[in-house]
Amino acid sequence: MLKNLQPIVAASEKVAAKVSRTVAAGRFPLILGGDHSIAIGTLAGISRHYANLGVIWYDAHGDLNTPETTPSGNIHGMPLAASMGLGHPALTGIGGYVGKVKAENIVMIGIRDLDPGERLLIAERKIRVYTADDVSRLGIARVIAETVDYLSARCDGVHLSFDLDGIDPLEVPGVGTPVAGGISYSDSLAALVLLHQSGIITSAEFVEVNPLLDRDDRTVSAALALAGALFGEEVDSEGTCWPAVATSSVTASAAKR
Ligand SMILES: NC(=[NH2+])NCCC[C@H](N)C(=O)O
Ligand SMILES: [Mn+2]
Repeated sequence: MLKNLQPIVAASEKVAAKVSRTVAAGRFPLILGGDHSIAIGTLAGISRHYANLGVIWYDAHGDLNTPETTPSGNIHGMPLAASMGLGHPALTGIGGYVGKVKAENIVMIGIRDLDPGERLLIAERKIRVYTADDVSRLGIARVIAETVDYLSARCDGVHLSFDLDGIDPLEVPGVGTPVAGGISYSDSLAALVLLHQSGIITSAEFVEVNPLLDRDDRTVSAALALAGALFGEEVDSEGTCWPAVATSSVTASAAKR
C-alpha cells in the first residue's frame, strides 16, 4: 500500500507545472520541502527542458524504492525510482511523460541507509554512489570535483536534490527519518560553495526540513545557509554562514526561554 498516493499525485502535478513554467521563463527553480516526494514533481517539471538532465542526490537514503520493494509504503522513499520510470504509474507518469532521469546521469552523495531492493537497483543500473564514508575517506572537495567532471561531460543541466538528512542528525535534527553518521554540516556547506563555483547547477531543491522536529531552528538555518552558499552568499571565517535572518530567529527563540 502506498500512503497518501492521491494527494501526492495532485501536488506533484501542480509542482511540475509551476517548475516547468519557471524553467521556460529562463529563471532558476528553487524548491523547498517538505518531504522528498516533492522531487517527483520538480524533476517532471525540469527534465522536459533538457535532453540529459543530471541529478545530484544528496541524501542518507536512496529513495529508489518501488511499490514492490518499499518497507514502509512511504512515497518519499520512491522519488528517484519514479523519476527513472520505475514504480506506480500514477507517480512515473507525472507531467505526462515517463523517464525523467537516466541512471548514468545520477550521482548520489551521503548515502548510508539502503533497502535491499535499492541496493539491487544501484548495482544493476551502475548508479554512481558516494557513501558518507566515501566522503570522509576521499574528502568532500574531491567528491564534488569528480561529480562535477562526471556530470558536466554528459549532461546539459544539473538538478541538485538536497535532503537535509544527508547531513549528520546531531547537527541538523529537524528531519523525519534521521540516520546516524552522515556528512558534517561544514563539509556540506563546502560542497555548496564548490557547486556554486562550478556553475553547473541549473535548479535545486532543499527537502525534508521539518520545523516540528527541529531544535533551535538549526535545520531551518542550515537549509537557508546552504541555499545561500549555492547562490554565492559569502561564508564567514569560521566556515559558518548563518544568514542574518536565521541568526536573529535563533536568538529570538533563545531569548524567549
Ligand atoms: N526522503 C526520505 N526521507 N526517505 C526515507 C526513506 C526511508 C526508507 N528507505 C523507505 O523507503 O521508507
Ligand atoms: Mn530523501
